[in-house]
Amino acid sequence: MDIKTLLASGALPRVGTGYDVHVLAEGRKLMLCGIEVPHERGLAGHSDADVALHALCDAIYGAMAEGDIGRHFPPSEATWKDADSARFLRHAAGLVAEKGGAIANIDITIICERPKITPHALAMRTRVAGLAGVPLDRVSVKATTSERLGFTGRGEGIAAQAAVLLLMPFAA
Ligand SMILES: Nc1ccn([C@@H]2O[C@H](COP(=O)(O)O)[C@@H](O)[C@H]2O)c(=O)n1
Ligand SMILES: C[C@@]1(CO)OP(=O)(O)OP(=O)(O)OC[C@H]1O
Repeated sequence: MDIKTLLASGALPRVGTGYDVHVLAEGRKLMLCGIEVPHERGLAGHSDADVALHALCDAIYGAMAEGDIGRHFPPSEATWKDADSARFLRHAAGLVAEKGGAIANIDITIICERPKITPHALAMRTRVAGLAGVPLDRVSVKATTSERLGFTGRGEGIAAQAAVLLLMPFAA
């Protein structure tokens, strides 16, 4: 349903947050927010390891109290080996729509020293907006370093966090 109709019908705002980490490894593509980012290493995982989309999916599932990405797409299942994480986001956003709700806005933060995210932020926002069915001006992608501290600071991995606001019909 569209946001204006949901607001007029007294929908319940539901917030969700997500966090994920993946290890940087040789010989992997770096997928972030559904696009390939040129870099000398990529993220390792059972799927394509798109840490930003995984954090976003968890935020959406969390807002609906629908568990987490591992409940919907268990890492133990061979089906998800090297899977395109776009599929996971389509599923999470589809569940919101199925329940008669809508995503009001998305805010993603990627935590790494390198690569620089800002040059890719518009392409990432555009991709996430398309996958989640949310207008571009309601999708934010930003980045921060951890001032060279910790695993992200040493370039061992990339972390991402996400927040979403859903507007959902009251269940009862
Ligand atoms: N991987 C990154 C990290 C940061 N940025 C941009 O740099 C700004 C400053 O980062 P600090 O961690 O020093 O606060 C940050 O606000 C981003 O605009 C980036 O593009 N990619
Ligand atoms: C989506 C899954 C599927 O294997 O992707 P992974 O690459 O294993 O990534 P992770 O964020 O560790 O856990 C979520 C998994 O359910």
